Amino acid sequence: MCKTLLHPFLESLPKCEHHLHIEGSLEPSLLFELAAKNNIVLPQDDEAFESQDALQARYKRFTSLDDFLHYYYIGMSVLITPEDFAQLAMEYFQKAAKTGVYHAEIFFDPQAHLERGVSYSTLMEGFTTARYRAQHELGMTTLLVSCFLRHLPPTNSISVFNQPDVLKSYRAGQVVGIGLDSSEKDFPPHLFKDLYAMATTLKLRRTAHAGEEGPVEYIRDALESLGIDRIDHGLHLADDEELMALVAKRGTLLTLCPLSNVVLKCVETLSDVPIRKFLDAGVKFSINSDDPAYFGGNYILDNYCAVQETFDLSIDEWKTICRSGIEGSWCTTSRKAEMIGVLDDLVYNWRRKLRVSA
Ligand SMILES: Nc1ncnc2[nH]cnc12
Ligand SMILES: [Zn+2]
Repeated sequence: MCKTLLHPFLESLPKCEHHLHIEGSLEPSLLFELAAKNNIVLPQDDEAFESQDALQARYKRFTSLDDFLHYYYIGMSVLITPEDFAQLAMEYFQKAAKTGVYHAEIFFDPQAHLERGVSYSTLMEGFTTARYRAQHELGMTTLLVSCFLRHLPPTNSISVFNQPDVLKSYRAGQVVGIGLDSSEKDFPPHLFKDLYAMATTLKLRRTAHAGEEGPVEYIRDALESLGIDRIDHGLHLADDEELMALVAKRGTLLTLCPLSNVVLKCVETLSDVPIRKFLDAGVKFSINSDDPAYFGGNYILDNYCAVQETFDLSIDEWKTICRSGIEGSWCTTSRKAEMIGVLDDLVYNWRRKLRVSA
């Protein structure tokens, strides 16, 4: 089958995005615009910040997760007011809606903002405005997931988790769950066991980055120590057949980010992402964009298309992927049913179309 033939189908699929760091959707144009507006001086000893083109060129040469994170944390320093956070999130929601995202669960990094003096209420105010607009202007449902930074001491994550305004955002349902991100190597999941135990007590959803740059043992550790409902990346799960079978049996969703893995040199080429292995083993996964503004402006549909070009999947395999994403989402049952209805109709029509043209 012609690989590009399915691109309009991929575009129409009712997609759920589960792995998108909202700070990673800060395009260089907005970064420079907000730096000027907020009088933020970008590093003068790094020529990457001399122009948008220079910055974009630097983004093409990431050598590792940590090399990328260096730019990611500098980039977010331009976000100061609630309006900045609202603009950032709204620009992402608009791009996502255009490429068929029906539902987005977005990560944000509260510690990275609190550390530089931006209050939690500033973030919440901005995100709430954008989420309201996404629902009313784009018909898109959205949820917030608060990620904790594993390169900071676990005690810091616990004190932020317990701040009264943070607890209030959980109780009010503004934030539905927690995640764990940033540098992975040397920061095994069990260091955050106490944080996740508190999240469990509050009945929050739990996910964690594991097996992106770190070994498959970190995936086992995250499952055993943190009681996670989802695994972010989970690229290295394919290194352990037994654990892979267990994850498939449990139905735990991996949130894969194929183009991110290539850009951050976690794999050499897209064909090294174990998409085929996961499908054959019955491991559920969704496909996501991670930090699209840092990865060549490749958003979710670009990831779907790149996967199709590399793996030549069938309509039924895409149905499986899309359905796993819908079922693994943290939205309401009725929203899931709506998306499954759209998916079933789309697949029915495309099967007929391909049969007629065969
Ligand atoms: N890909 C990634 N891995 C870990 N932490 C991150 N923070 C933003 N993007 C990330
Ligand atoms: Zn990520």
